[in-house]
Amino acid sequence: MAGVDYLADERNKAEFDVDSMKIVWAGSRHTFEVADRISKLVANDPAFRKDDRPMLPRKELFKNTLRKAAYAWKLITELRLSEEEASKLRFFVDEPAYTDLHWGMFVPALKGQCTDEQQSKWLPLAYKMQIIGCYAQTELGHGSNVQGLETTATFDPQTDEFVIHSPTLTSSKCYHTVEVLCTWWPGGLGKVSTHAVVYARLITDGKDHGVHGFIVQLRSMEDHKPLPGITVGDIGMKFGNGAYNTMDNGVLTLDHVRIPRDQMMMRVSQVTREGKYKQSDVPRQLVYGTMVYVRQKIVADASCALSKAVCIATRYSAVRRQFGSQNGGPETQSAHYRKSYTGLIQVIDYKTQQNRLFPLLASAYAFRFVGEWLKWLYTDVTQRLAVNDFSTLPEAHACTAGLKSLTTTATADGIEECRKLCGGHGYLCTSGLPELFAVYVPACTYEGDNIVLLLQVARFLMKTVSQIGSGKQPVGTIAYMGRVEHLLKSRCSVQRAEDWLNPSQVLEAFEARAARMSVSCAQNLSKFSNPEEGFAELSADLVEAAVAHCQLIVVSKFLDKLQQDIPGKGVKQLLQAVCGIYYLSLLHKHQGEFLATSYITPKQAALASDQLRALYSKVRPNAIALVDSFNYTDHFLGSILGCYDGNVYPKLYEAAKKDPLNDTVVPDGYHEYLKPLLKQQLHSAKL
Ligand SMILES: CCCCCCCCCCCCCCCCCCCC(=O)SCCNC(=O)CCNC(=O)[C@H](O)C(C)(C)COP(=O)(O)OP(=O)(O)OC[C@H]1O[C@@H](n2cnc3c(N)ncnc32)[C@H](O)[C@@H]1OP(=O)(O)O
Ligand SMILES: Cc1cc2nc3c(=O)[nH]c(=O)nc-3n(C[C@H](O)[C@H](O)[C@H](O)COP(=O)(O)OP(=O)(O)OC[C@H]3O[C@@H](n4cnc5c(N)ncnc54)[C@H](O)[C@@H]3O)c2cc1C
Repeated sequence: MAGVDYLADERNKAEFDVDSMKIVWAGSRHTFEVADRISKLVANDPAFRKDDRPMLPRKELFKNTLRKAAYAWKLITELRLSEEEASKLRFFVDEPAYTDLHWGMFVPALKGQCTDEQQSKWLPLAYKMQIIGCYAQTELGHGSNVQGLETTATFDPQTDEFVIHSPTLTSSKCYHTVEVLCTWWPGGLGKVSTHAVVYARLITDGKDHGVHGFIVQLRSMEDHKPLPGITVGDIGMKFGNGAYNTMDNGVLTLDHVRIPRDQMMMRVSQVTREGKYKQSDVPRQLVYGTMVYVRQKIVADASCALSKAVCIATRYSAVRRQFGSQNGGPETQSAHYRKSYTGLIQVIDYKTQQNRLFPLLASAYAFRFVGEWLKWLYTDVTQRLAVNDFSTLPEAHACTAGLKSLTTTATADGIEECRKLCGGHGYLCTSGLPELFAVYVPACTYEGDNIVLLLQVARFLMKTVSQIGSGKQPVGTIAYMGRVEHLLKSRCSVQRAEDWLNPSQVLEAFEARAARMSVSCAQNLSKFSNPEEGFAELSADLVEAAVAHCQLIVVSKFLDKLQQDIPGKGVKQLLQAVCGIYYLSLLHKHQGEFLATSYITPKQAALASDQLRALYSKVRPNAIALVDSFNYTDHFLGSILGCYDGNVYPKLYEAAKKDPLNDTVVPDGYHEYLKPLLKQQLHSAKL
């Protein structure tokens, strides 16, 4: 039945212009056109096949990734793709690779932390991939605690070099049972990178100046062998088949490795020929700048991963039918449910399915828009830093850290929920969901453990609360704290379910909840004589306050988006409904906090739930069109359940037939292990 669109009826129900929504999702017509062209280029090229990934042994898998990355680079250079097109190409190839770290962290670290002179030496090499780099910060014993890193870079004035050294157990106070406290985890380090940005404690003249970045060559440019003093390798298999195992996360020890002085990244601070340590006029925290950049990227990426899972689960929920009656006979469920021509109920029509699926669909849109805004914030802070305005750096750090935490946690949980929404078939690798989960879930840990990052947000909030009344007016995402007196007193004025569609009412509810939770934490903290002790004791509450603040940011940026001119028939109306689902489902989930802070009453919470159900009904006929608006190719989705034409069952059957286990009718191992067993049972049965 090739060519039949099993979701055509669903597509015909759409009440908005899908092509216009595609542009809203992409961000602009230009971005849409680039993404559309490049995604088709990748999808139509068999070299980028990826359906075999879960089945490949690690070595083969990794070699295949190297092949794809090299082929992608060939296309990029031969087709003279722009930077934007090249990064879209890597995105649609959809396979974690050393290139993510080279382009995503190594190059940004060079740009952000090297002087102009250093950049003019290293960047051209990196841009042409004549060197390949990674970001080597985390050690076996220290990941979150960057200040605790133990690798040292000691200046040797005799030779004008730094001596980079990984500490051994004997030189460390640590009582780990491992022999060497090495660098551990960096992607691209294990087998590929020729260079690394290594973070180490800078020591000059016996004085420890804390953690700084250094450019270290790891492997020979002739034969790729590690240079003297360097031991490097892969850290082994990670969670899931295929998944993140295409990446060579690595282990590195540096045994008194010498690098020239000018390979310390010297934008933030410098070491002179005489060995004098000098700090520029910029805050030390800029050493962490690459992390701010990548966290912002990870927020944008969350909407991609979540939308992928939601697209699969939504299409499949419209295809899948359970209960109802096949031949017009007695029904097993109430007539309330919409029936298809077969008389069976599409599982997407179950309110429980909608209650699990539609908030995730709404989150994908919400994260898209907050990601756009965060990109703007990052660009803004970068421009300010260039003219020595550091005033917005703490907010940029709090926003990138908090939103990275919020969006990756919700996305990882959301992907797993989508798997369950697809019932048994969701557990098949061909659904695409197991691999998507396995590849995505470490985002909750890398680039800062999500709890550790929320604690950073909490510190920022407590600092803000402590400054209330000092005359320093909070601005940006924290401006609402300037109205804290009002927010502590005010009460929600909602009287009817529809009142929950009023943006200013919604905003105040989220602001009041966030402000009250922060103020309550600050009051409790003030009871401790030692603030650090208090912070540790109250950290679980502080994390909840940080989440409330971050959710407020996402809600407010979605509402801001709706204030813009959004062209296209019905597009804005649909986005208003989607936004309503986002904030009302949060309100429902965190009802306890909204009630406990006494901003809303139980009656108002019930009205919010009524409105939420009404919005589910509004979105239901548009659900397929809303996920079509992501404009994902079947190649990118990598899922039989989510395929565009909805022709799921024959495809599942065909894929099963192609499984290597079905190459023979009688399995390998029958003669050794099954036949003797069965024979023996036959004998005992005869006895
Ligand atoms: C590779 C990305 C590709 C991108 C392009 C592709 C797009 C798709 C993206 C996703 C695709 C998947 C790619 C996967 C790649 C995986 C990459 C993973 C890489 C890593 O994991 S690298 C290692 C990252 N490590 C961490 O994040 C460690 C976490 N720890 C920290 O960040 C800090 O150490 C911590 C916890 C913030 C420090 O706390 P603390 O000890 O309290 O702080 P300090 O004393 O050091 O500093 C205090 C002071 O500084 C402020 N601060 C802290 N951090 C920052 C910052 N980043 N910027 C600005 N300011 C900062 C802090 O608020 C304090 O300020 P005060 O005013 O209060 O003093
Ligand atoms: C797939 C993957 C790729 C990575 N790639 C890179 C890379 O390219 N380069 C690189 O340098 N690193 C990389 N990392 C390392 C990564 O950045 C760290 O694993 C991450 O920062 C978390 O640090 P950790 O492992 O030390 O966790 P830990 O800090 O040991 O966390 C363990 C537990 O302790 C809790 N915890 C820790 N500190 C606190 C605290 N102060 N208060 C409350 N709870 C706390 C955490 O919440 C967590 O539950 C990668 C990691 C992964 C999984």
